[in-house]
Amino acid sequence: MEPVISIQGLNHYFGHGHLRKQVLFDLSAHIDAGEIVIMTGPSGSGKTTLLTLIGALRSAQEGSLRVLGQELRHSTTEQQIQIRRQTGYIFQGHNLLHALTARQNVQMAMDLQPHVSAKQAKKRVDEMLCAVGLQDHLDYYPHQLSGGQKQRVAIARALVAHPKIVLADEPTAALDKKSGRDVVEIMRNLAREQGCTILIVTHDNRILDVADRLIHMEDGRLSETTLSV
Ligand SMILES: Nc1ncnc2c1ncn2[C@@H]1O[C@H](COP(=O)(O)OP(=O)(O)OP(=O)(O)O)[C@@H](O)[C@H]1O
Repeated sequence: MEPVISIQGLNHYFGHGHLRKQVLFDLSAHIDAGEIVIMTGPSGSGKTTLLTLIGALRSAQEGSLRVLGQELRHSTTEQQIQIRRQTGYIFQGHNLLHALTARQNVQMAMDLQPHVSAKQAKKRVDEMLCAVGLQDHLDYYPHQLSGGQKQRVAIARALVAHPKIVLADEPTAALDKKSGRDVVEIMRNLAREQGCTILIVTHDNRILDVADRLIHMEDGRLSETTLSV
């Protein structure tokens, strides 16, 4: 079976002309269906850049990047949208809309799913918020929720449409030890139930043990590391 994410000889550059700077160097990696992979590495090493490339949020420039069987280099906007529809994103700062309740924020991810009826979508939203322990906060606005609760809303939103891939950038940043632990456990359990592939970027050593595999980025280069936690 083809890996869900397959990277071969991937390079990436920012800027143009004499300001052009290479930030990713000849990356190669494969991530299989259902795997939970954690990527570590110092600030500025290129982790977020790689995550946004995999999530079809920026265009691959050189080498090969195949996601869900689709080559993303030279891909069309429509092909990129197809990948985004099958991906759940949990990025720093939650990105929740402040004018919307927890329910409405999660509902937004269902609005992108044309084949699910409104009634079914509503049911899935409530079930997912219950699964992350927010059954008593369905109609709360972000400012009425704690950091950990907001992060749970973001997780519910990322997972509600049953994505094949979840990309999480520092999902536990700014959370205390217990809330951080809780959110990764929730992600892991829901991912196991839904069989999706998870790639988490983190500086948080306390959550490394949820991974099946660790990869390390240093100065734009990837290496595999052994689990020693
Ligand atoms: N839009 C951009 N334009 C120019 N350079 C950029 C851009 N985005 C990132 N970079 C540069 O690319 C390199 C990699 O950045 P990236 O954000 O991927 O690192 P990171 O490992 O995710 O860092 P952090 O852990 O601090 O989030 C850095 O040198 C950064 O300054």
